[in-house]
Amino acid sequence: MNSQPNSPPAHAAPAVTAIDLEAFLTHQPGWQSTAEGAEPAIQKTWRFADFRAAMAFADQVAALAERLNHHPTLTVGWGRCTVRWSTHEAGGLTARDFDAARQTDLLDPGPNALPNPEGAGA
Ligand SMILES: C[C@H](O)[C@H](O)[C@H]1CNC2=NC(N)=NC(=O)C2=N1
Repeated sequence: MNSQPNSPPAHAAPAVTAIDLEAFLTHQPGWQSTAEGAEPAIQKTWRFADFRAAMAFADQVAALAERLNHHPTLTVGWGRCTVRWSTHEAGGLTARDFDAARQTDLLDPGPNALPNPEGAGA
């Protein structure tokens, strides 16, 4: 008899509480809570001088995602890149998303990044 509970899948992470989410949003500027479809997510938009600068940042986020084996939804438009994190296998937010968001904030958006005129996270 296997007394050991099945080990969680590699991608498993604890779901977060509403308190965790509030704390994250309070301490990590620019992020917003959203629902990607029915899946709760966190997102932040970076602004850039043009499309290529937005794409270059998206490519940095893609490299981060590969390192983490945790992948965002990226929406790239002229002069903007929105990064949205949620954990598909959990159907919502886990600690992996908060960690990935913190690591996204550490990326250098480059010389063509612009301040976000709509303030945090729009
Ligand atoms: C097999 C692989 O580890 C899984 O598909 C990973 C890949 N990247 C992922 N990214 C995100 N955001 N959620 C996941 O559940 C997830 N699962």
